[in-house]
Amino acid sequence: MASNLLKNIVKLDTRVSVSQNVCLPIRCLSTASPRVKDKTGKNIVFVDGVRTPFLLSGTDYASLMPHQLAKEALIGLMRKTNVPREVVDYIVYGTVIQEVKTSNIGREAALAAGFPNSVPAHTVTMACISSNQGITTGIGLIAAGAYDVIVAGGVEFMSDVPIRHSRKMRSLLLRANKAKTPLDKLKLLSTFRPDFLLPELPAVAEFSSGETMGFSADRLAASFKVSREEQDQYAVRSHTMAKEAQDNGYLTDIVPFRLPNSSKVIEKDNGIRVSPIDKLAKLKAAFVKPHGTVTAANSSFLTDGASACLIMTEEKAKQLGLKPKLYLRDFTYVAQDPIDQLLLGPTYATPKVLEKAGLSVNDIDVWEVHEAFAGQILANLKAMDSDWFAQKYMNRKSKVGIPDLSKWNKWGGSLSIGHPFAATGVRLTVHTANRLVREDGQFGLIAACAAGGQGVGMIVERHPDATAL
Ligand SMILES: CC(=O)SCCNC(=O)CCNC(=O)[C@H](O)C(C)(C)COP(=O)(O)OP(=O)(O)OC[C@H]1O[C@@H](n2cnc3c(N)ncnc32)[C@H](O)[C@@H]1OP(=O)(O)O
Repeated sequence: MASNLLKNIVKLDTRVSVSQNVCLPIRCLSTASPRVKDKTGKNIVFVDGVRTPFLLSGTDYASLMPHQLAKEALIGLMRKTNVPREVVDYIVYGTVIQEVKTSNIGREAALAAGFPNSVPAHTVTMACISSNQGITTGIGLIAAGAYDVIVAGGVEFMSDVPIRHSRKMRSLLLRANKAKTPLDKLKLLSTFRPDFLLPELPAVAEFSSGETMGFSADRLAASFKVSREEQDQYAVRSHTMAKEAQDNGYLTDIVPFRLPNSSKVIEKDNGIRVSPIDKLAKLKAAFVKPHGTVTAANSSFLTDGASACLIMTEEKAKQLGLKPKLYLRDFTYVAQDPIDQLLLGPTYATPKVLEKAGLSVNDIDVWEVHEAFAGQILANLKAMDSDWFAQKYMNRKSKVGIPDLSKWNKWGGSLSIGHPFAATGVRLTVHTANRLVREDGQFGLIAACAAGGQGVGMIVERHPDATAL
């Protein structure tokens, strides 16, 4: 079964073209008897979402600070939805690798984007699912009756990450700061050793195990017997589909970014790169050297980017004359072993959120699943297709089953579009929304894995008013 699955993915490279699926909404969506009942009493809707172009780190955004990217996403959102900033009650914003000068980056970005001082903002972090957490925290705040209108989003800026002095150097500097006399300072300085100067570089790694995400993905691929060729084929599929979506003008969630003090306007993602499979086959292992199968081309790349979205009660959207794109129907978070199951969040979250919503795999018209690594996606698909895995690890009687891969990440994914960690959740949600309109679907499922062995699943439903892209 698993090998059939992988053959299907390979076939998709040539068989499925996103351009074959251009269709305006024809399905009559009725709210009279919704299949998934509203649980909040508020019918919470996703009005729209935007993002800056996602760029390879170290390219055009390299001299910025992260709150500047977040600011642009917030400005772009308010411009696109035409909602006055004063209407927003609260902002929940995600980031993973924190810029120390702007620790509550949600607040700094909001102020820079011209939100009134009176709009509170807080920053959340949940690794790669931080902006999913922003959205679902917003759902909670609305459901609790605290607020009606929330902005959620996230930013990641890998072009400049905090590099710390060594612990010994930090300790010396802190003690020197407190030393009362020049003699005390001199005594401290005499304890200095050259190795104190070795910096602490941040790594995209698990704190509990010390293992990088890439290393873990390589081990995961090996344990699910996902071959290098299968990973490379999946990577080519992702880049090919993203390129088609880009060329067809489907990536309308992007708001152009004019670089400060420059006339240069960034309008497109710059990591999409369709390469021949034999070129990918020549790349060396990036993490498990020399024999690993995860390479630079079948991994998501280090990315700079920001996203933002607007959610509110349906009643408020009506009052404001807005046409929301989605109902935010249900969600769940999962957590498992951060060593051997670090990147299996979608496998765990999918059946749980489907059951919560009373849906099955076959009810889902649009799948948007975070592609951390091709090997991680293929391992998840194999796990989802395995009764043995479901029984042994998930305490379930049988497997969840394989999604229809012709509905899977059809505009590419994090491998090709990029993965600015905390911004990805909103990108997944807005792509789901826009695909549901173009592909005339009703339900979408969003799933992602995250550091810490955590994951998210979200069920969304196309709103009957969702026509505009
Ligand atoms: C829950 C989660 O999301 S976990 C995931 C978290 N994210 C991560 O862990 C990030 C993982 N990615 C990375 O760390 C980095 O992108 C790496 C280590 C994989 C690669 O980094 P780098 O080595 O700097 O990549 P770089 O862009 O230089 O590419 C290396 C080579 O591959 C080539 N390459 C990269 N992508 C492609 C492609 N799509 N097609 C063909 N060649 C490619 C490059 O041209 C380069 O070739 P060269 O050495 O001949 O110049």
